[in-house]
Amino acid sequence: MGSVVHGMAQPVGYLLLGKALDAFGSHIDNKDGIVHALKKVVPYVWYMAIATFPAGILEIGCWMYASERQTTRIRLEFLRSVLRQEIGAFDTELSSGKVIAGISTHMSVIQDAIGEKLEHFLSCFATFFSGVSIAFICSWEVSLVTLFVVPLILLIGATYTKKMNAISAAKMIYLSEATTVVEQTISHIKTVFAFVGEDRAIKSFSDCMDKQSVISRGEALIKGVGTGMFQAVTNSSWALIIWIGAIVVTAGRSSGGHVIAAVMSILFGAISITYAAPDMQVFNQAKAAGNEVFKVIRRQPTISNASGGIVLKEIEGNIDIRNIHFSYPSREDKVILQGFTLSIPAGKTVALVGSSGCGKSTVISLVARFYDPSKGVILIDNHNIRDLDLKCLRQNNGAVSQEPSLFAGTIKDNLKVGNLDADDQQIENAAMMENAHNFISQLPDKYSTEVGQRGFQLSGGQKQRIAIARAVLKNPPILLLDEATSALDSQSEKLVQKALEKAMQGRTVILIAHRLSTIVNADEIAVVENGQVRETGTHSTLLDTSKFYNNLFNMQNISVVCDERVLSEKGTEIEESLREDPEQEEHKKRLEAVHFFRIWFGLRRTELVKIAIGSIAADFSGISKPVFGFFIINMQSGNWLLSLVSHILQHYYFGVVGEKAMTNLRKALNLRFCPWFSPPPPRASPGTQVAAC
Ligand SMILES: Nc1ncnc2c1ncn2[C@@H]1O[C@H](COP(=O)(O)OP(=O)(O)OP(=O)(O)O)[C@@H](O)[C@H]1O
Repeated sequence: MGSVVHGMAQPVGYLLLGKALDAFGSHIDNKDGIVHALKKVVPYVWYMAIATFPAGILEIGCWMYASERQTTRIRLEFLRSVLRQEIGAFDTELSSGKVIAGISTHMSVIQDAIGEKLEHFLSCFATFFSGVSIAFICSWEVSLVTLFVVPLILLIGATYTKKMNAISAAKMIYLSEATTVVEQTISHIKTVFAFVGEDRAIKSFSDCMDKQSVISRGEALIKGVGTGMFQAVTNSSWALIIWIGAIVVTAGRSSGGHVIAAVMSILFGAISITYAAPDMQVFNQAKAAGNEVFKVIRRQPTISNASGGIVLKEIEGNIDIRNIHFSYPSREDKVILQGFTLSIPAGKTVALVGSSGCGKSTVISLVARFYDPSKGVILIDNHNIRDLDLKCLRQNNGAVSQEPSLFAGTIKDNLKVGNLDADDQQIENAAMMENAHNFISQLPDKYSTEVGQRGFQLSGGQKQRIAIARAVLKNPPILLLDEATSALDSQSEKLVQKALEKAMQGRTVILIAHRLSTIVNADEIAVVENGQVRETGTHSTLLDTSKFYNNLFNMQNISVVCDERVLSEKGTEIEESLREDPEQEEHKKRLEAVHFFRIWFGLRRTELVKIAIGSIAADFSGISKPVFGFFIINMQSGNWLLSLVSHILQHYYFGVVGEKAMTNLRKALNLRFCPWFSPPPPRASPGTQVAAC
């Protein structure tokens, strides 16, 4: 309502202006008559002024509030849906770039469209419709002329919208691809630096940007032609309307004030439609963004924790894996497990050994039901895990993976992931048990030390010990240990191994380790080959019966793994790196300024020429309106052409240069500055910050 009232205010104002002009024109030699006639008009001007004030508040306030609330809800739904999906979806449809673009870039576009732009669009259309209505009331002859103009404007609008729609969708795809590149690079930044992959990363990013640039050039041209044609058509129609108005007044069929009110209402109604045209572009972008977002929201996961299932009060831990066949959704043609069968009685430890890539970790993923096998069943305490409540199943599993994943936050936050209700004493006990307490105590803020993105500021061994302590804190009946001690040095491994053995007591454990020292005490060892269990037995029996195991044992006896790390040194390194250097701060500020200028001065001479042409064209398109107002009819023949050409040049050149500047900005935020990714630990991923640009 606020938008409609606000939009109507303009034509109503012209109606009142017309009435005021008539008050002067009809009583040209009679001052009292003018005052008397004006007294009838002025109160309505006041009423209008009073009505537009709350309308303005309602318009801006309500739209902003509603759009904020809606996008917050959509964002939440999006995140809920993402977290509801099965792991396989992340291997295929839900790349991290897509998810990040969905929750940041796409949502901003949607918020803009359903807030500010919709409000503006409604207001413009209210101006147009009320303008046409007032014009018909004031002078039907003048109004009829608009019937010829409006379809033309709508035709241009429809064509423009269709073209921009296609362009927006294509741009979204490339933006998503570019976001994925940045996300991948930032999340593996050390590897990128180690392999001197910065240039390759920038090249992949530039390729996406170049594709987007080509599309943007087309977009700028279409925008220029569309807006220019809008202006040209409205300018030409103004001339026609004014000409008809002059005839009507001369013939005495309407007063001059009414004709002026009709002309102004129609003219500015038509202009308001042209102002609404760019909103259509945002609606198109929002439509494309909404499609992407709602595709994710509506996606039904194949494995869902919302589908209910049996909640077991207590799990003993008998695991029975029967004739499992499995291939990953992203590579369905490659069969990983083919008839894998293994029984693990409650409280026992079974170790899996086999060559790299034979499917050991896959078995653990299936027991945790990250994926479902295509054939065969996995039973826990004689219940098919497909029938169990997913949350119940996972709450009773404690997993430590090959790559311990820590979250940005403190060490305590990370340990509490295992048990949110754990108190400080329980946390410390778990850390002590896993030989993590010592190194934590040496850190600057002890348990409150920030670990950085993905535990960036800790060594691999430290991360692994925190991950083990986290699993122990969860106290589950089933432990899934996938190379849980692979990143530890030999000394720490021995200590953690002892602690792990203690933690494994009374639990069912599936253990994967390449170092045989870790598995010699397992109750049973299964040798996995080509996705099947080939042999089983204890360490001593397998030494006699399994050629593979025997070879492995002999090989490990001659190769001494040396992975000495001085833990206290690492602690000191972190302390050093956490300290802020004032000179660095100053340098950082200077760098920021340099980056800003790089965006513009990175533009070459051709771009500067384009900026100059675009600016001159923008000046002309701005000048065309007051010039038209001054020469109202005489200039029309030239004015539409001026308007068309200036709009095309303005939008095209600024579009092209704007895209180039954005590319420069993205490149300026390049990956060359290693310290940029280090402390102080950012809460929001830098990848997200770069991509959000
Ligand atoms: N998410 C995935 N999508 C597609 N293929 C995958 C995925 N994860 C693993 N694979 C493939 O499945 C096969 C088995 O992987 P798995 O991680 O189970 O092996 P593994 O025996 O644990 O190896 P390693 O001892 O080296 O850890 C490998 O060929 C691997 O490339």
